[in-house]
Amino acid sequence: MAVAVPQPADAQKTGKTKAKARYLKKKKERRKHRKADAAQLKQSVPAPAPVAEAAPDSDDPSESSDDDEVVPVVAKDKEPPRKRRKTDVTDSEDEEGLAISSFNEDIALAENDAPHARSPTPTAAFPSFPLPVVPDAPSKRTLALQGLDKALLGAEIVDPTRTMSVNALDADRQLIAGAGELQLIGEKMRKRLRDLGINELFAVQTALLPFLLPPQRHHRALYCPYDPPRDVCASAPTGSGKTLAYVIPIVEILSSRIVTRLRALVVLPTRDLVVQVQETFEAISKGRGLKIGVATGQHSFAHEQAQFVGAINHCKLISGGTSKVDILICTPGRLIDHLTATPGFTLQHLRFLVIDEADRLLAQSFQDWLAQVLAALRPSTRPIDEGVSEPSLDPSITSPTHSPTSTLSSTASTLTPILYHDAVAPSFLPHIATDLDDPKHTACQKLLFSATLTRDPARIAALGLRDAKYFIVQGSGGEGDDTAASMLGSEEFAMPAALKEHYITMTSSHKPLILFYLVHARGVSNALVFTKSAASTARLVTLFGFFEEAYSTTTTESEAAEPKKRIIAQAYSSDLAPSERKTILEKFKKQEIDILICSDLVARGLDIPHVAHVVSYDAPVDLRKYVHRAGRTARAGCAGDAWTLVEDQEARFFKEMLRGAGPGRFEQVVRIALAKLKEAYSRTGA
Ligand SMILES: Nc1ncnc2c1ncn2[C@@H]1O[C@H](COP(=O)(O)OP(=O)(O)OP(=O)(O)O)[C@@H](O)[C@H]1O
Repeated sequence: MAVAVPQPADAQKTGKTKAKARYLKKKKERRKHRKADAAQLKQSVPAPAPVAEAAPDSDDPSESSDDDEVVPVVAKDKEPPRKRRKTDVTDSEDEEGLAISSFNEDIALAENDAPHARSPTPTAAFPSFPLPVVPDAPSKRTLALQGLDKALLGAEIVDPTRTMSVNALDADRQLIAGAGELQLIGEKMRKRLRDLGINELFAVQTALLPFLLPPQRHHRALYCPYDPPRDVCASAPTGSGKTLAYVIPIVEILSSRIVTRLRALVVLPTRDLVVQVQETFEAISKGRGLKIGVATGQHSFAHEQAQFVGAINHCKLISGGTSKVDILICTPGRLIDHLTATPGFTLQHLRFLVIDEADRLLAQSFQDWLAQVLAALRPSTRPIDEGVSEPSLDPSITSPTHSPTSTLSSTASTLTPILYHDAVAPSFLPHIATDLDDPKHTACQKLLFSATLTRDPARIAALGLRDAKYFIVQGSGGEGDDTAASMLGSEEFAMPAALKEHYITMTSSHKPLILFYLVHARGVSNALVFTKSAASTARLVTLFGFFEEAYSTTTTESEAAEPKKRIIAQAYSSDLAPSERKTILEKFKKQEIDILICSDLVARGLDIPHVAHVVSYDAPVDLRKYVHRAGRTARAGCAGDAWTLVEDQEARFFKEMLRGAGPGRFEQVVRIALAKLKEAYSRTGA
């Protein structure tokens, strides 16, 4: 039987010694290599500094024990051991040689760079730092893009000359037929546009329609809680057709609806604009069965409720709200009134929220209207078992943030709600929360429009836009990225291409004369004349009446044969009752009135095609106001003239303002012969 004999202690020792011998041999070889490297380096570097070398605890390899750390040894020069150790700590054994030689190179370079600046203490261990340099000035592009909203940086710049023929849209039928996809706009819409004399889509429409009307059927759905559409901000010059850019897609998408619910809400700053946009919707949606309502406060509250909500007692019981209109056009004030006090009025089914003249509306804090509307759009995130009992499906009841509903909640709690499950928008349905839930979103797509859309990130953030896409219709005015970037960064606004702009400087007392000069010598008629207030409007109309009286009865011999046509001017301001304003506007549209002297009430959005001249009798105080006033003419590609009367003391400010508006487009009218007009003016006794 074999017995395991224990190995003698000597044999164990021998085995260990062999390994140690191998190890020491290798160590010697490494040391040789290092010495050879160091020698080479000495030859290649002219005046090497005393190099920090290893100072191992023991030089002699034979003294190292089995547990010895392998300490790199390069040379035996005097060097503070601490520094050496510090360097060594980071060097792996295999890379020692390389690490040290590159370190030496650093030292050598540093010494070469500054041979005279050597300090008495050894500096060799410190790396050299680059000398401070003046950085290049940031590019124009970098500066322009500072602090801009991320979405704005990805804006699509649309060439104002880009158009799309309505007839050419017939052709896209073949392209997508059979793929389950839809044409950009259907046959009915194309026919309607042609009937209205619209044969070509303008730049803003050409850019927006494909975005708002994607060919895939599911992207045009009325509800898309898991794949909601992106929001849109569009900035395009006045009179460039922004209204149709949202009216056409809304009508196209809503035409597929079966049940009438409030699916599009258009918010505008004034009643006049509400009426104008209502007319556009009615013209475009003719024959589609869509119901359009307005809420401006022109009619009684009860009348409006009956018009677009229906019988109040019934709708109190419907959890998803009720609506007699598909599209509601309103002013923000009246919208908030209905949100807070009309039972059954809900925004949960909204597919579109349009904020036209967005920069003006965003600046209005009236009843905090925007926050209230956004809260009403937000589905409740609370699961069904939290807080509210199941029957109460009305979001107004489930959502604590939805203040409009306090009236309804209290009423509803005393009634037994009828559960119309189909009446609740999918994202508003109460649910049993699970970990697998995908968040549900409202399908509402926000569309913002203005000729002077704000680029202020704070204002934009307040809207809580969803992955917004920007469209800016503006000629870049030059080649290259820098121009486009600086255009994005600056608040420069595009003007209609066919607009001619003039300004005249004068003393304040000459202003009425200059206006008469423009009317009688420069043929300014079919004109809007803007003053700074309703009171100035009334004064100027009276003065103009006196002057016309005197002027039309004055005849020189040459003029006797042909009596002068008397120019009719009328005031249009907030001092007038809505019905009076409507009548005056109608007369102006029929050209029974030549000049409308108005306050800034009609400076925005008003579309009267025959306006050929705009006169800023009182110079506008900011560029936005100027852009909107001037934009009442030269609309839809027609020609037009904008005149600004600038008092001497305002001239500097006005010119500076124009400089901010981009490259000079203005013509300054300098020589005006006022003698004849002065004479007539003196006869008015004014
Ligand atoms: N494709 C088109 N073809 C012909 N006319 C058009 C087209 N699109 C719009 N228009 C007409 O152009 C005029 C100006 O349109 P719209 O009022 O929408 O301009 P806007 O961009 O909203 O101007 P603003 O900024 O002043 O409100 C309207 O009379 C409109 O009917």
